[in-house]
Amino acid sequence: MSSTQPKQLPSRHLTTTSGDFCTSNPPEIRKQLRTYGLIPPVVESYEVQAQRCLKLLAMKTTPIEKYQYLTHLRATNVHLFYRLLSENVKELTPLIYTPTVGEACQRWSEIYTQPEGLYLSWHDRGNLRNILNNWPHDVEITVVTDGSRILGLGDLGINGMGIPVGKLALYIACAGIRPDATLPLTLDLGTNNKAFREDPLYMGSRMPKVTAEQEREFLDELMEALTDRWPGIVIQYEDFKNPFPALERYQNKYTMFNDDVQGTGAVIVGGFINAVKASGVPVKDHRAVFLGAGSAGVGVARQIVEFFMKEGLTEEEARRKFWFVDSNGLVTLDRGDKLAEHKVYFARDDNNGRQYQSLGRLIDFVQPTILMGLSTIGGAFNRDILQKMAALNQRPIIFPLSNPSSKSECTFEEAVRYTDGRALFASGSPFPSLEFAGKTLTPGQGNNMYVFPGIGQGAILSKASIITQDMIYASAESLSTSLNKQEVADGWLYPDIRRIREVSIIVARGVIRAAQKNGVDRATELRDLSDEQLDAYIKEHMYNPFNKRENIGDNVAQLLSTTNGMNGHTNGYVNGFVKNLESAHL
Ligand SMILES: NC(=O)C1=CN([C@@H]2O[C@H](COP(=O)(O)OP(=O)(O)OC[C@H]3O[C@@H](n4cnc5c(N)ncnc54)[C@H](O)[C@@H]3O)[C@@H](O)[C@H]2O)C=CC1
Ligand SMILES: CC(=O)C(=O)O
Ligand SMILES: [Mg+2]
Repeated sequence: MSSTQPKQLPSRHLTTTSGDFCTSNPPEIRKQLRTYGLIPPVVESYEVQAQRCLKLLAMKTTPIEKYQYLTHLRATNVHLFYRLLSENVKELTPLIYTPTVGEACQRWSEIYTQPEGLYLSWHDRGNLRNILNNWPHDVEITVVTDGSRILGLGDLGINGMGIPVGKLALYIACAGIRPDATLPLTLDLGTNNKAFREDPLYMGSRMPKVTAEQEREFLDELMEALTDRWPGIVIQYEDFKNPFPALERYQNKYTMFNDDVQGTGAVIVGGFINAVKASGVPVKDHRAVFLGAGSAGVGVARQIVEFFMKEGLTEEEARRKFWFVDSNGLVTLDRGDKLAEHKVYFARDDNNGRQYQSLGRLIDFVQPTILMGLSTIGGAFNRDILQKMAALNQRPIIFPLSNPSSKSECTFEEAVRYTDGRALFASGSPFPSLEFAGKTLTPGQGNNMYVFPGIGQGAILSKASIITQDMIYASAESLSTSLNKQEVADGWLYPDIRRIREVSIIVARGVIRAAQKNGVDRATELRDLSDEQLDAYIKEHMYNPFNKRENIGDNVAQLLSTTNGMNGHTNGYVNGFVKNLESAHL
């Protein structure tokens, strides 16, 4: 190959950067890509590449430096990044997702180096459809946020982009959505974070957040534009602050779901089914206190109501098993403030005029078997609270679910210590295993990452027209059945995160079956498949960074699209490459 022209670099290094400079590319490919000589001479195996990546990662001293390194790796060699992530999911997830993504979002504008998603601003309204044309790929799924409630960290404006980026990385690694089929999307609708508005480095609009009514108009346009540009796209809402009308408004019209309400509800029900079994207490005797009555808290309780009803309770009996505490105390009908609409369903009317402000006093009154935290108040389950739960129950169910770790209502160590190791525990962010009374105890991670990848993949493969409540509930039930014998024997509530790809197949299968039952599947040919055949179908359609074809796919696509003399007549040649490379060491 001779050419005087320099290699034309792809203009769009977004989520699918090819790895043109990958050290595993053999000389033939390097010549075709005109990267020959630009990469050190050795042709490396994945194992050697991974060894270097892990060494480099270990050299970074803070979580945010590790986050930045992994971001760089994803941007420069997407398949290597996802292979590394898939093989080290337990170790790397906390670095690209909660808790580290929390700090990354707080500092997004400060540490920004490259584009990773799409931003749409308030002043772009009326023109959203055109802007979507700038995204260079065919999208199957998007995660969208307006940044107004990022984890438990409050309004972070466009700095919230870390969340769609992180969630979609998990979609790719955990459920095998193709990297180039994902769109991280952040709405720049102003922010009520005054410190950000005054920060010269802040990269969003410096105006207060638009009104709920204005946001609704914007979202109406966005939903139309997204489905017009990519018919069949699955749209996941993430980290929007209440009041939040979008789920009710769009769920029967678009293929969409709200992860914080529905995904969280499903993941907690999934672990909760196992916790109830392990507690030995019959369903009818459970009582739940929830600290936090926001979109996540109420979303979780709503789905537990559904579980209780499947176990034989009436809706009224199930509803009355919940006591909610928000920033004004116990949620009651006679509290004197105007309750947000989503809280009314669970508001108590049997408090005899007493308003409980303190969680401790409410626990004495209710004598709960279950304590859930979705309050954003780190440390709220203190020693006193945990000891009360231990005194009331042989196996108290304690789920501090707020993220990131700094906002967790208690740590695993505290829960173990103050309940004598008897707590049935799951937290939103990960905590390490620990030794207690001669045994290794492993905490559950009640995080929606166990279900949203399977919900999304199930919706994509079944070509669901909408995402029904049955599909969401199916993800919870499927998750609860996904533990293997050893995990069950060890008393785990959730499966080992290292098996997340297997778990996502089980979740996706449940979601597809529910879509079929509800008649919202457009891929009706999947109805005839047995469960084994359906699992095989899902697996076959998952992006697999271990697959050699994936590793060369982008390079070949580059060859086909390159403008320097190779177009058109090179197909046979390139296909020959593919064949040769099947046996090459990549
Ligand atoms: N584990 C998981 O998978 C998930 C965890 N979450 C976490 O749940 C938390 C809440 O999320 P959302 O419900 O969406 O937020 P939200 O803002 O809608 O609700 C927060 C709730 O906490 C209450 N609260 C605030 N201060 C309080 C106090 N001092 N005492 C009692 N209650 C208080 C508020 O009144 C409100 O009801 C966040 O930290 C988020 O990271 C959310 C979704 C998924
Ligand atoms: C996990 C999640 O979605 C949240 O904390 O908001
Ligand atoms: Mg969320």
